[in-house]
Amino acid sequence: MNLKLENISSIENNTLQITGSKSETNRLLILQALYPNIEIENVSNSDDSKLMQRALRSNEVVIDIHHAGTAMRFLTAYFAVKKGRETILTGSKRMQERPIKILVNALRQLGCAISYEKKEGYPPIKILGRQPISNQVTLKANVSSQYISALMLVAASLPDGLVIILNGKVTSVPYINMTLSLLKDVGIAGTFENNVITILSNNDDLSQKVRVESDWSSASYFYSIVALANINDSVTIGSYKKESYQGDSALIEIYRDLGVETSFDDNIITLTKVSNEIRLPEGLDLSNSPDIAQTIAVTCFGLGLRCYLTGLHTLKIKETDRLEALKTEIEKLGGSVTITQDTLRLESSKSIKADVSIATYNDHRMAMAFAPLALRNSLYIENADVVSKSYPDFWSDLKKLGFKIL
Ligand SMILES: O=C(O)C1=C[C@@H](OP(=O)(O)O)[C@@H](O)[C@H](O)C1
Ligand SMILES: C=C(OP(=O)(O)O)C(=O)O
Repeated sequence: MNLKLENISSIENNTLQITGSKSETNRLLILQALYPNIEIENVSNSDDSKLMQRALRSNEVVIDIHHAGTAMRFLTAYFAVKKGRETILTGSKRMQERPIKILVNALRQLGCAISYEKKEGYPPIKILGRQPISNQVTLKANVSSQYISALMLVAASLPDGLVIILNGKVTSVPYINMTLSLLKDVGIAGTFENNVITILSNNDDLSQKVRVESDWSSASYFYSIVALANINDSVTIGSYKKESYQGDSALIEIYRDLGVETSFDDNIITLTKVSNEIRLPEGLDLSNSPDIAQTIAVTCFGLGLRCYLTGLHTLKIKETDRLEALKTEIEKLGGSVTITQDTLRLESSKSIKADVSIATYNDHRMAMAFAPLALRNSLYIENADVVSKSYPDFWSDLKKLGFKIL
């Protein structure tokens, strides 16, 4: 499905209910599989969460988790410690290019039996579930925090809990803290101090009810829309918490510099365009919130603002190489972008070409990040249904704001 977004000059103020965080949901689904009396409210309707639910219900040997990174990593740890279960975990073509060796090696240290079905270091993998023989593991922490969260999620179900020692600079730290916070919410004790995570074993019949906060990464597209809208334009979205577990709530501070003010009314937030005096800090470090890098780069492009984003080393191994994809698509629109392994520099530009067709590379965030540019010029979004990976209602929500989508 290719969509045309007509140029619009303003938005209609409206209130939207955003689906639950896919990161929180996919953690809680693993915990619920281990402790069946846990209750989850506001479950994400994302494909990635549906795939996770389906995988956890499945009795098949082969489980295909398509593009869902968290499902791939969390289920690897889950099935590895499930005694007697044989599983082959596979995924999309891109998933077969996303590395998993660090997690597999960590699980092997615990005595788990995992082998590669095709390329060493990548899915598909064959897992023979076993009870671990050790309660301590060491792994590299600078490639993906998902490997670490995966181990943390199964840790309390092991007879002696787990001590996880992290090597090197830890990336995407808020996601590790999110895992720890959710473990605590369901009644599991743990600490994360000086690169050592300790999770205590827990065999109780945990039965807490946990409410998933709405997805902050999905909120980023509304921050971008409001930043590109007119003074006093606003969008109201729910349900969000002032003290979020999601690192992407850094949007509040980042977009304040781009003229957007956030106000809380209980758990509903209103984003309002308050200023045209805009400037991002030089060298904005996004290593704690990699998923909003595309949104911010495209907002700056739409505002004609230069920006220099750093800490982007994980972007190359996500749904696509997001650095290459951003450069290619922004340059099609007339922008100028320089990338390295972990940075992106965008030059300021005065105009945006009309009717450019944006390729999305099977990456939901490419589609959603470029859509707000309809406030500057008409454009096409290719394979627009990719948004369902995290936010199936994205296009219908945009229509509620007055976007003209054909
Ligand atoms: O744990 C999670 O829920 C996630 C962690 C991040 O990945 P990395 O730790 O690989 O950067 C993030 O990009 C991803 O969308 C979700
Ligand atoms: C990187 C992402 O997801 P995952 O790694 O879980 O596929 C994302 O949602 O932007």
